Amino acid sequence: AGRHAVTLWARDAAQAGAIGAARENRRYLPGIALPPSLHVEGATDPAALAMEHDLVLVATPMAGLRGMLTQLASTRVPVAWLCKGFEPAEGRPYGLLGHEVQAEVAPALKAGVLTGPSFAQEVARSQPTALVAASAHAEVRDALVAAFHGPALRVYANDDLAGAEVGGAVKNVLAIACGLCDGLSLGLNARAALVTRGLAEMTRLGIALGGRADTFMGLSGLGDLVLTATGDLSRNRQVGLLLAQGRSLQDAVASLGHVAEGVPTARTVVDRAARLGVDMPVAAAVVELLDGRVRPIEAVAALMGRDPAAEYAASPPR
Ligand SMILES: NC(=O)c1ccc[n+]([C@@H]2O[C@H](COP(=O)([O-])OP(=O)(O)OC[C@H]3O[C@@H](n4cnc5c(N)ncnc54)[C@H](O)[C@@H]3O)[C@@H](O)[C@H]2O)c1
Ligand SMILES: O=P(O)(O)OC[C@H](O)CO
Repeated sequence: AGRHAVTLWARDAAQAGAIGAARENRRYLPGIALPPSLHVEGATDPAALAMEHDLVLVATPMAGLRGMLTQLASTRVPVAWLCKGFEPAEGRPYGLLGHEVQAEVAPALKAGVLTGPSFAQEVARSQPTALVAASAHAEVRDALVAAFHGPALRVYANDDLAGAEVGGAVKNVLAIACGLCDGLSLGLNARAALVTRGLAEMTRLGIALGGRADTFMGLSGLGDLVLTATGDLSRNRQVGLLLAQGRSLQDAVASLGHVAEGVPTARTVVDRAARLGVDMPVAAAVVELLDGRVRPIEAVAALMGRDPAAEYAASPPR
């Protein structure tokens, strides 16, 4: 906001008024003073507001993306979302990634995602961070880089939107697994194995959904997986740590006070992987745990008890 004229729009006008008056989002980002130049708005129609700006970011959870993109469907400037996950299925055959939601409700938008390893608190404190601007449209990638690239934020462009989105979705599921692993004191070897085999699962699903293998080795894949699986600021990792303490899923999620996208996304990941014939044993174990069908120690035994396998299903290129 120091470099651009920025409006923060909130769906709840009273909440927008409170944030604007306090110059702080006390509920969701306490302790961070909003830049004086940031204008906070709640009353205006977001589609009308979008017409006054060069770029629109949607910063809702996945559950809110469809509604926002529907409202923004006729926007002519680039639109990017920040959410990571699959949309809850809610009556549809299966949950969708952001670009699949957009194709349904706002196909004319020039859109993409801004994603990668980035805890909000650290970004807000201008601590060094690197992100990916992923879109099929060069115009969107360029707009995101021009708006956000700066001394504390490196923004890399990638035209693989599907791959970047799968990375952001699956890493949240794997972070729950790593939280459980650490909460049960299974050891550093176990965590490294989960991260690495989890990356293999993410890559298999991502390629099946149209992503490119190299994207999963980048910031939106491996980068965000390492951050979220090992960083205690992660809400998804916290869910795993709380489950390891014997807390119920409902209790764990409620105590966060923030969204943990990996919880609803885990089921969709396993469902879509099954439809595509993709093997995802770690993600499947997370769903079994979240549904209370197995205890953590049984999930570990099941994963360790699988038959020996080649590290790669097919030999990697030499
Ligand atoms: N917090 C982070 O560090 C971070 C970093 C990168 C990406 N993300 C992603 O951004 C998305 C939002 O995360 P967050 O950290 O802001 O979550 P949060 O739980 O801290 O805040 C969620 C916000 O969305 C609003 N909201 C809830 N449901 C909504 C709906 N249906 N429609 C519109 N708004 C709704 C809430 O009122 C609240 O303001 C998630 O997909 C998350 O994975 C978060
Ligand atoms: O707190 P989490 O687990 O939602 O992770 C936040 C960001 O996605 C990390 O990049």
